Order: sequence, then structure tokens, then C-alpha cells
Amino acid sequence: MAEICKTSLPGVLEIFPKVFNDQRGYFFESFRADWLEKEHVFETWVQDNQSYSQKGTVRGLHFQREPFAQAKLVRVIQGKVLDVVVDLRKDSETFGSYYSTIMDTEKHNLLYVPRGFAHGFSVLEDAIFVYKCSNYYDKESEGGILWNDPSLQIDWMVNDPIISEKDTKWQSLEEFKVTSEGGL
Ligand SMILES: Cc1cn([C@H]2C[C@H](O)[C@@H](COP(=O)(O)OP(=O)(O)O[C@H]3O[C@@H](C)C(=O)[C@@H](O)[C@H]3O)O2)c(=O)[nH]c1=O
Repeated sequence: MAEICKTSLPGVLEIFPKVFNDQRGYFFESFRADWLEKEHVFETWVQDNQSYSQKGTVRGLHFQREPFAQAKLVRVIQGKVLDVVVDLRKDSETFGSYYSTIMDTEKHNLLYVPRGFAHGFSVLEDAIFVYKCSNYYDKESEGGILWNDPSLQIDWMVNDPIISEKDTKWQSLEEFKVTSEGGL
């Protein structure tokens, strides 16, 4: 059975599947609804996404606003990333804190990211990143926080990252707090 671990941010779960290795290769269960149900999380996943990124890329930090807010269940199927989530939930005791973890194809770990978090990752080895979303993509609902926000002090473990133009223009956490009246 997979190991379901609470993290430093209430609601964020890290999942370590049981991997069966033998002379052919490996087998593991990559998704089970009951992993989350045991933690009283009930999601209907409606969209799966896949991206490929070169080593040195940073994508993030992204969220969608209500009514298109998304929970995500993320993992890598090739390569290695540093996955990062930032708590943007209004009135959360951990508002403005982040959790990061290395995701790779040895541990095959997954991260459950609830609504109300910004999410991003940096690419430590060329990576295929896949994730389930609990709501559909909606361009108008997209939001973000600057990946290198000075108050977050995230160590992304990459220098001079490859980044989209869009991701250079998000708000700082301070600006976000003001414009969102304290959070998501
Ligand atoms: C996310 C997304 C993008 N797109 C389109 C929009 C755009 O033209 C192209 C690339 O989009 P982006 O640059 O936003 O892709 P990307 O930077 O990979 O965006 C993703 O980043 C990670 C960190 C997340 O957490 C995701 O939720 C998502 O925001 O794909 C969709 O059609 N559907 C989607 O669900």
C-alpha cells in the first residue's frame, strides 16, 4: 500500500506508491481514489495534463481563481523536478509558506495540491510532468505569483532559468495580498 504523508502545509499530501521491482522492470499503482479518500479528500478529476521541460526550466507559480479553482495531483514520468506549492488560502495559518519536494522516477512520488495554492516546479533533469486537475483550464481565471518573489526565498536549485514570458510578469506575494484582499 502507498504511504500517504502529511506535509508542513495542512491539506497538502505527498504520496509514495509501493513499487514492485522484478527482473522485467517495475510495477506500481499510479493513482487510487482511496489514497485521498482516507484523508477525507474527495475530488472528481476532469482534466489530465502533460508537459515536457528541459533541464533548467521553471514553470509557475500558478493557480486558477474560483469558480475554476483547481486541485491537482502531480508527478513526473521522466526526469526529476523540484515541485513547489505556496499556501495562498485566506486566513490560513501557513499563508505565504511553501512546501517543496523532489519528484523523480525512482520514488515515483506524487503531490496532492488542494485549491488555494500556487504551484510550480523547476526541472533538475529533462522532465515529463503529468497531473490531474479537478477543474477545467480557464484562461480568464489564471493567476500567479512571481517564481522569485523576494519574500518567499525559494531555492529552485537552478541558475538563470528558462521561463515563459508570462511567468516573468506575475505579481509579488505582497501585491497579491492587496489585490486579492488577503488570499484565495
Ligand atoms: C495549463 C494549460 C495550458 N494550456 C495552453 C495555454 C498555453 O497556450 C499553453 C502553455 O500554457 P502555460 O504556459 O500556462 O503552461 P504551464 O506553464 O506548463 O502551466 C502549468 O504550470 C504548472 C506549474 C501548473 O501548476 C499548471 O496548473 C499550469 O498552470 O497551453 C491549455 O490549453 N490548457 C491548460 O490546462
